[in-house]
Amino acid sequence: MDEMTVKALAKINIGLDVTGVREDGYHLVRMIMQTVHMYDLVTVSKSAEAGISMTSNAKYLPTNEDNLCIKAAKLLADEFSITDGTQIRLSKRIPVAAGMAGGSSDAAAVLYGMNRIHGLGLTKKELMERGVKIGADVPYCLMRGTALAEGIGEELTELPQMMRCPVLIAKPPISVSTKYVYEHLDAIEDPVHPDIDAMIADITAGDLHALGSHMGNILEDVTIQKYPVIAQIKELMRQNGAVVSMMSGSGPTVFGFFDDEETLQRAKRAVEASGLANRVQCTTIYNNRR
Ligand SMILES: C[C@](O)(CO)[C@H](O)COP(=O)(O)OP(=O)(O)OC[C@H]1O[C@@H](n2ccc(N)nc2=O)[C@H](O)[C@@H]1O
Ligand SMILES: Nc1ncnc2c1ncn2[C@@H]1O[C@H](COP(=O)(O)OP(=O)(O)OP(=O)(O)O)[C@@H](O)[C@H]1O
Repeated sequence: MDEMTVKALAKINIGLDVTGVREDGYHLVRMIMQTVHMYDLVTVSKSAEAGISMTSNAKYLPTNEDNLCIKAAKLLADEFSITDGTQIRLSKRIPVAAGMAGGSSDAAAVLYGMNRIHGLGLTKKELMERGVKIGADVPYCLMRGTALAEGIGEELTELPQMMRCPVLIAKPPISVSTKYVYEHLDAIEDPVHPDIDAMIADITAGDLHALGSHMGNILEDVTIQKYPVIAQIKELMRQNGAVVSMMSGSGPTVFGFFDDEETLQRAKRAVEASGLANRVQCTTIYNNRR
């Protein structure tokens, strides 16, 4: 096989707690991760010409070593002294710097695709060990589905599949730096810790409303302090029938879970009409693992 196209799926954090800080400044987390059916397409091909190169439909993204796709390819090419060339084509659809792990998922897709086309024979676990060197969310992007993430996000435990429900995604027209958000969390007094164990019990019981009542993201207050529009979008979704609405990751994307498609569509129209978000999209929970 000389070429492979891989779906790089986006994630949302349905629960995010921080329990400590490592000596290197990285935060220890307890998060519940969930894949949603929104994806970039990453095509990885082998070429006779040595070296790594990429093209992308997103003109605003770098195509040099600052792109996580190139970082991922280089990591494997160096370690395994790959002499064939690697070409990457990225078709970007996940909002960038949005809290949906778009870049991390692209990197995961490159690791997965290169392992196949160059016949490296690495297991999923071995790919994950390399993935964390690129970003804390990369190992999870290799795994997918419903998972508990601990450590800095790389210690993963599979959870029972989250119930399928309609999901609304809305991103305000701002970019948020993950580093900024984690750093500023340290200055918040008595942050509210979500009950991750209660959430796991709700997922196991398949009770969406109970899950909604326990969901929380400790990073929300930091990002909302800087960008109050996030709180406005959350509120608008709630007023329009969302079971729960929350910020994903370090933000600024807000997602809402709904009981039915009709309510979801009503909320979508309300968010669009408000002009608070530049990307408003319906999606679903995606549970297939790699
Ligand atoms: C916010 C989340 O997306 C939630 O899933 C992740 O925790 C962040 O994952 P990520 O973007 O893959 O993170 P990285 O690219 O490894 O790190 C970006 C920056 O976030 C901070 N960071 C990240 C992960 C973590 N557990 N603690 C941190 O403090 C670090 O300052 C780091 O410089
Ligand atoms: N392939 C890529 N796709 C998106 N962003 C990339 C990529 N490669 C590098 N980047 C850079 O990484 C930064 C973060 O992008 P990304 O979309 O992964 O953020 P995010 O959704 O906030 O991720 P997370 O949820 O993991 O914090 C952007 O500023 C972007 O310039």
